[in-house]
Amino acid sequence: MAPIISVKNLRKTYSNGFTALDDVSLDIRKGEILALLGPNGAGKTTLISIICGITNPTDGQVVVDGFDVVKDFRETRGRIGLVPQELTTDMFESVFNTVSFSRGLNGKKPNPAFIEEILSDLSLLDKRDSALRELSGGMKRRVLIAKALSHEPTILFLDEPTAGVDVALRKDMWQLVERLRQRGVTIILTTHYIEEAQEIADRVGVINRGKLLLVEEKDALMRKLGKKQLVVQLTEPIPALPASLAHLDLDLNDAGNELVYAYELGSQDGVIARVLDELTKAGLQLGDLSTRQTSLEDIFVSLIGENA
Ligand SMILES: Nc1ncnc2c1ncn2[C@@H]1O[C@H](COP(=O)(O)OP(=O)(O)OP(=O)(O)O)[C@@H](O)[C@H]1O
Repeated sequence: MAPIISVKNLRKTYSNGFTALDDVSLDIRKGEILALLGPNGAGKTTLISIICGITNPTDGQVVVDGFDVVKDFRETRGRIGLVPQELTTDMFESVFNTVSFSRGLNGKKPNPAFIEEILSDLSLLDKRDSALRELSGGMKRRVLIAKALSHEPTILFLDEPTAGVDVALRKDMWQLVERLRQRGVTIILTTHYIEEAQEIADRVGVINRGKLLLVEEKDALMRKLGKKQLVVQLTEPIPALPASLAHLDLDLNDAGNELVYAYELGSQDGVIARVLDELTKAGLQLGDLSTRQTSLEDIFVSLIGENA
């Protein structure tokens, strides 16, 4: 299937000479949820702004549903909803009018029933006549999403959708994203919460210093780069690792009472039994055992570290 968004060799150098995107190429599949991860200043917002036609690229091309984002701006913009980080609308306007106005701005005929449906989906219907300034931060965030959905886009960009919101609203947002995906909307989100990507994304892209380091299926990434750790408490502390265990990838803590053995997620069965057997043969007194798995966060931190 042809990608819904195709980004080719994109470069953005701002007027001050700073290169925020350096040869970024990326295909986004119809109906997927793609999470873009990256530290502050990595270039995520710049990439989104170019795809949404807000910023022009210095070089390269973006095609959305067969249309060029620069040459066919109206075609591409009509297909895209963008949820920015902050609300910049008239704070005295009502929720309903704000969302309705957004629809009009995107060239769609008024459709009060549709706007009410969006407000209802976002639990904003009882606030339809409230002025924006009367809303809580979480509700304002929902209005941003309502505005972005007002012209029935098939692609939705969410820039840091849950930054600074409480846990309950974050979970609500995740459910909403899932419902939109079920309706066939393609969703691209940027996030600092790696847990968020781990929870809802199909694929994960990592950007650092203007370069796209990787784009992968989340599950494949976890399998490929994820590691497991076996943690063994020693009932009798030891001053150093016995020489007979030097061939194993073992870490002894400073107190000499905890050993950590790291192994690949795809390791053959029996690896733990073999290691425990060697530890016992080396005369160690084993106490509690536990295993833990590296998270997407560990993988992200080590990727960014390697490319710092
Ligand atoms: N108009 C501009 N002129 C010059 N430099 C800019 C401009 N806009 C952004 N930059 C720089 O480009 C880099 C990328 O910024 P961008 O906002 O795309 O990053 P980001 O990944 O979205 O970061 P954050 O997570 O902090 O939002 C930053 O170093 C930023 O300072």
